[in-house]
Amino acid sequence: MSTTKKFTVEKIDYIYERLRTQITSNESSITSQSYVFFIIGASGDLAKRKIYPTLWWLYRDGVLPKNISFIGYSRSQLTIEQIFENSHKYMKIQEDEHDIYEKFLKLNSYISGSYDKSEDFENLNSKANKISHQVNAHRLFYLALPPNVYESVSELISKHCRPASPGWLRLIIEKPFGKDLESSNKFSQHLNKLYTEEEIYRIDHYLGKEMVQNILVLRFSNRIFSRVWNRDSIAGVQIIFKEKIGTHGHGSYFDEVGIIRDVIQNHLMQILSILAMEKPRSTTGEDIRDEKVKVLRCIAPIKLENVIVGQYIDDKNVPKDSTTPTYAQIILFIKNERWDGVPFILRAVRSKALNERKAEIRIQFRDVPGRMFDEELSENNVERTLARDELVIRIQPDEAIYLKINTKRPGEMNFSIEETELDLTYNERYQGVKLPNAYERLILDVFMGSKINFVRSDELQEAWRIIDPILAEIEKKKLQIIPYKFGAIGIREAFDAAVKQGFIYTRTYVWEDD
Ligand SMILES: NC(=O)C1=CN([C@@H]2O[C@H](COP(=O)(O)OP(=O)(O)OC[C@H]3O[C@@H](n4cnc5c(N)ncnc54)[C@H](OP(=O)(O)O)[C@@H]3O)[C@@H](O)[C@H]2O)C=CC1
Ligand SMILES: O=C1O[C@H](COP(=O)(O)O)[C@@H](O)[C@H](O)[C@H]1O
Repeated sequence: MSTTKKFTVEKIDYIYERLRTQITSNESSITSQSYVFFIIGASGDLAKRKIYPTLWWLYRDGVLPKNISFIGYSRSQLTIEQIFENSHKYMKIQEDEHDIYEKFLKLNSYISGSYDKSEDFENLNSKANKISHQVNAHRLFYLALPPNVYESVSELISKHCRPASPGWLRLIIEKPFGKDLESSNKFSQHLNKLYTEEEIYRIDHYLGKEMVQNILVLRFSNRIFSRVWNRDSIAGVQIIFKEKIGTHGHGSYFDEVGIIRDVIQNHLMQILSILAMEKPRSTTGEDIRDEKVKVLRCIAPIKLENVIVGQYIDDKNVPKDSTTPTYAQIILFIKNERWDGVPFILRAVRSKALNERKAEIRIQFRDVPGRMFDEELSENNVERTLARDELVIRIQPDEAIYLKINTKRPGEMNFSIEETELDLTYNERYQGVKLPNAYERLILDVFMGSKINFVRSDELQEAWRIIDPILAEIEKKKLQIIPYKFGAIGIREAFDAAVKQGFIYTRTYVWEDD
């Protein structure tokens, strides 16, 4: 036990020491160079729940540059103390962290101003120069804003808030990146007039999650997987997102967006592209993103029969005749040599009505040819076949990788077979190791100028190309929206569609009918 503990403590220090080293070695002048991190939309929900807490943890853990200041900006007349009060409960400050928290607070300030007036951004610029004592401080802008103000804000930042040379500017933009292919392209064109692609960081926080980042390592550093990662061995892939919360009174927002735009077009498509891409030449530069785009380009147009949409709404802000899905299952096919004929099932649901919160990937392998164990499998004259192997990557909650396999039931004299798992559950294997959360990693990536985990405009364009026709059909009411009940385990039609594509649910799975 004590050995595990020692290992754990060293591991934590090791993770943060590595981060510190990576950051400082990336820029030799990091100690003298000033940085300003702007949170635009500082009064909002994302800033309160994610961005301010993340900045605090990064500062506390000593992984941010020394000369840094943080400036919050939004229209509300607030003080920085009020902003911090709102964020306090998400920051999880420990007893012995009060001194360092006070230091962090002193580095923060707040300025209020509009999102569309030049003079307000000129004012922001001059205040930033004063606060950082440098006109050439590196500047990072996090747009934690609703998309209706992205255009004006990005224009005014580029016009009025660029640092003097050699300071650089990096613009972090939150999804949604448009609401369809056309609006997304239009926004990309707008950005391209104002910024170089190098300056733009489109954030998809799923790319910062431990297990999503692990896919690359799992696939390309294990011979055992790389040899079978194809249509010859894999029968089907499921990428599943379930959220056990409703629309939280944001029903009118969600009614415009829906689960396909909110989760499938971005998070699940990103996971799919990493799971299915060819091996990148290296982990540097654009190699990974190049491969992601290539595989997205191979995705065939989705047939309507492969889309199931459902709805569970208990929010008075959503109109009664809404056609916005809170549940969607899309089955798509990748037309290339590796994947032809393999169904990729993307399923997402956001509703209080479901039974659990989960994000996971299930890779189901083909049946073993030849049936030498049939006799052992049949019990009480009930015939059954060997269960398929399945590799499960659980993204959340409780990160884990487990491989479902068949094994001989221990101690039996014959070849009695049972299913079991080779199990790498993180909180058991890596006890007490604190994993940086997605926003911590991604914000650090921006500091380091690493774009691997951000969405490039051509990836975005491809994801919209795939999803857009489905959204159009839903809007034309060509797809039946299936209602589901509180506490349901899913939608039977979606389950049936997956089975029709050859996905086999284990015998332990029993469908609970109404
Ligand atoms: N919240 C979350 O967990 C997540 C959010 N996102 C994305 O991050 C961005 C910000 O999200 P979130 O913080 O929830 O958004 P909010 O609705 O909280 O908006 C942020 C701030 O923008 C200003 N604002 C709100 N509505 C408008 C409007 N119609 N016109 C102009 N300004 C407005 C408000 O500040 P003020 O009035 O003071 O100017 C508000 O505090 C969005 O693009 C969202 O899609 C992405 C993933 C998760
Ligand atoms: O981007 C989004 O993701 C969250 C889910 O994120 P998670 O890290 O908690 O899994 C989702 O609630 C939100 O609707 C969506 O916009």
